[in-house]
Amino acid sequence: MAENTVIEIKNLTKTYKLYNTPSDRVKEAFHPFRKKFHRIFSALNDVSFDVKRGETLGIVGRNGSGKSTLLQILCGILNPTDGLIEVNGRISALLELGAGFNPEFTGRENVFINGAILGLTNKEIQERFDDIADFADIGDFVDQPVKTYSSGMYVRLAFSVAIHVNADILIVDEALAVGDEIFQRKCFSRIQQLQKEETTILFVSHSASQIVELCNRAILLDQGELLLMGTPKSVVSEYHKLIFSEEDKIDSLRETIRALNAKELREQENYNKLKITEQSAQTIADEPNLQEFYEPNLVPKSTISYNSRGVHITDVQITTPDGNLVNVLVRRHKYFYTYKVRFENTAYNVRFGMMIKTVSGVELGGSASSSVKDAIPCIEAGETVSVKFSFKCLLQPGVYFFNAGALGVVDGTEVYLHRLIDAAVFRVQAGDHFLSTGLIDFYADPVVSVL
Ligand SMILES: Nc1ncnc2c1ncn2[C@@H]1O[C@H](COP(=O)(O)OP(=O)(O)OP(=O)(O)O)[C@@H](O)[C@H]1O
Repeated sequence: MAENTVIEIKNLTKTYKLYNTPSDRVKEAFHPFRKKFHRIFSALNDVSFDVKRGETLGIVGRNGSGKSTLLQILCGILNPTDGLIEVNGRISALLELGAGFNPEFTGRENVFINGAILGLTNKEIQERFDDIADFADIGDFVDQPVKTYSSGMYVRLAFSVAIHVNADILIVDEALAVGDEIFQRKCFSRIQQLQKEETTILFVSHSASQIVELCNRAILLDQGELLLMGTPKSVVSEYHKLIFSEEDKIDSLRETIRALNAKELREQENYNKLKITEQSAQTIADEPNLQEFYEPNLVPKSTISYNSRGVHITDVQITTPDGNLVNVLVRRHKYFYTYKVRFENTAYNVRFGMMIKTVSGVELGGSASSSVKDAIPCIEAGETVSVKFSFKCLLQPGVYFFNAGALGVVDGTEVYLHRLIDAAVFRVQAGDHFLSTGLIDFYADPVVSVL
């Protein structure tokens, strides 16, 4: 294993024998001619990848794709059927809710048992107990049996133990989906602190923004196969295509994703980002008056179109209130984000949406054309609709992307009729009086007086 590699997985396979009925298992065991009554099911199929020290690897995949199996093998809970797995360092895992704690024991007792399992001495756990209890913030419940806890309290305590044992590798499986936003925020800032301390983290989540925000790299598992390894943004967008794909198109989509060489993809993305940054620097220097304008080379290279159900979003534009086409904007000016939607099929309960995201895919804010109950009842086949969102550019200098979506109700459920990810890109210029920091311009204009 290379010096800075902490996890190396080669051709990992986990298969299960599936029997149609329990009696088939017995028949097979006692059959005089060893007749087989099972079929083989691969929960993981020939998976290979490695993880470097200090890296945060996101793991995404549809339900049943093999994520938990992979993590359980990593933690030594399951044995692989085939393949090699090498782990260099101590693992602290927060696997599915319900595992780990004994429900009959109190929170305090469980902390001590869990800490010991994770390799801490009694004295070390004693020293850390107050920090663990403080972080979990479950008050006097810490001395109550765990079976009396809500799922939120349980995960708070389990997460708190997992992050206080100073492991080299932290594995978090969907745990953060439980619990309120305030606690989630606390967990994220703790994870960010662990990242600074070079802890290696494996992070399973169904949340695209969590994967994009926290991870350096991500893998996409599907039907036990590692379909793609690449930047979080590229992996998440392929994952979304899989989730939203119609059933009969899944196989060809899997083939397309398989064909994507993760390395090439990564290089391509870096190249695109670089190009945008270079243009940005140059144009800002050439444009001292800070007027909005249109830069023909500033076009999205990552546009993904999916879910078209006979509905097509076209002519995506950003314009000034005077109707001029622009993509290099000025802070605090007002603009319109517009697109047209052509309906080849009649659609019902139709709404439209938009979303602004950063280069790394963090969703900054979006809007819909109406609430669900005020959706347009019917748009006939053959009609074209113009959609216009006004917005104020309250963003700091940088490059941002727009999504566009048309929604309608099909078989009683609201679905995307068409969706464009990264439909448009725009840049916000830096000005001479640029004082604020972060992503959002909160109009935080300073007033300082000597008293
Ligand atoms: N003991 C078992 N016997 C047979 N099949 C199993 C067993 N354990 C898991 N599987 C199957 O292996 C596949 C992968 O399961 P796994 O729990 O790893 O998926 P997952 O990606 O974690 O799913 P989820 O997101 O729903 O938690 C699933 O189809 C599951 O039904």
